[in-house]
Amino acid sequence: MSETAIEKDALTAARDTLATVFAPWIAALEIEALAADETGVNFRLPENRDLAHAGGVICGQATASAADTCAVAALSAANGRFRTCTTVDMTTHFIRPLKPDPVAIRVEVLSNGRRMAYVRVEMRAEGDTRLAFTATGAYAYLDG
Ligand SMILES: CC(C)(COP(=O)(O)OP(=O)(O)OC[C@H]1O[C@@H](n2cnc3c(N)ncnc32)[C@H](O)[C@@H]1OP(=O)(O)O)[C@@H](O)C(=O)NCCC(=O)NCCSC(=O)Cc1ccccc1
Repeated sequence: MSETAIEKDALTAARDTLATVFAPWIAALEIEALAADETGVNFRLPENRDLAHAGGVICGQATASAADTCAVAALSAANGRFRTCTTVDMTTHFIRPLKPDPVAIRVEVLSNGRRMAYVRVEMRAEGDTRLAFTATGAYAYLDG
C-alpha cells in the first residue's frame, strides 16, 4: 500500500522530533521511525550491546526510555509537528527478555486531546511475534 501525504508528513514530524528534541544519550540510541499510519507509528531500536545489563538482556531502564521517546515522537506524528509536552505517567510491563538485537516498537495513539494524550507502546524482538514489553503513558501538552 502506498504512503499517503498525511502519513508522509506524520513520519517527517516523528523523525524531526527524534532528531531535535531529546537528550544526547537518548539520541545515541539511534531509534528510527519507520512508518506512520492513522493510529500510530512503527519504530526500530537498533542492535546495541551497551543496553544490556550483566545478565545479557536489554535493561529495563533502556526499554522504558525508548518507550517514552517513541511515544513523544508518535504524538508529533499525530499532530504533524512537535507540541511541547511532558510525560505525566507511564506504566511498564517487562514480559519477556529482549536480547540487545534490533527491537520493533509500535506506538498506538489512543487519544490525542487539547491538553492530554494517551499512548500504548509494544516491543518485540525484530521478526518475533511474541510481545516482550508494553507501556501505557499519559502526556500533558504545555503549549496552551
Ligand atoms: C522472568 C519473568 C519476569 C517471569 O517469567 P514467567 O512468568 O515465568 O514467564 P514464562 O514462563 O512465560 O517465561 C517467559 C519468558 O521469560 C523468560 N524466563 C522465564 N523464566 C526465566 C528464568 N528463570 N531465567 C531466565 N529467563 C526466564 C524466558 O525468556 C521465557 O521465554 P520462553 O517462553 O522460555 O522462551 C519474565 O516475564 C521475564 O523475563 N521478563 C522480562 C524481564 C526483563 O527483561 N526486564 C528488564 C531487565 S531487568 C532490569 O533492567 C533491572 C535490573 C538491572 C540490573 C540488574 C538487575 C535488574
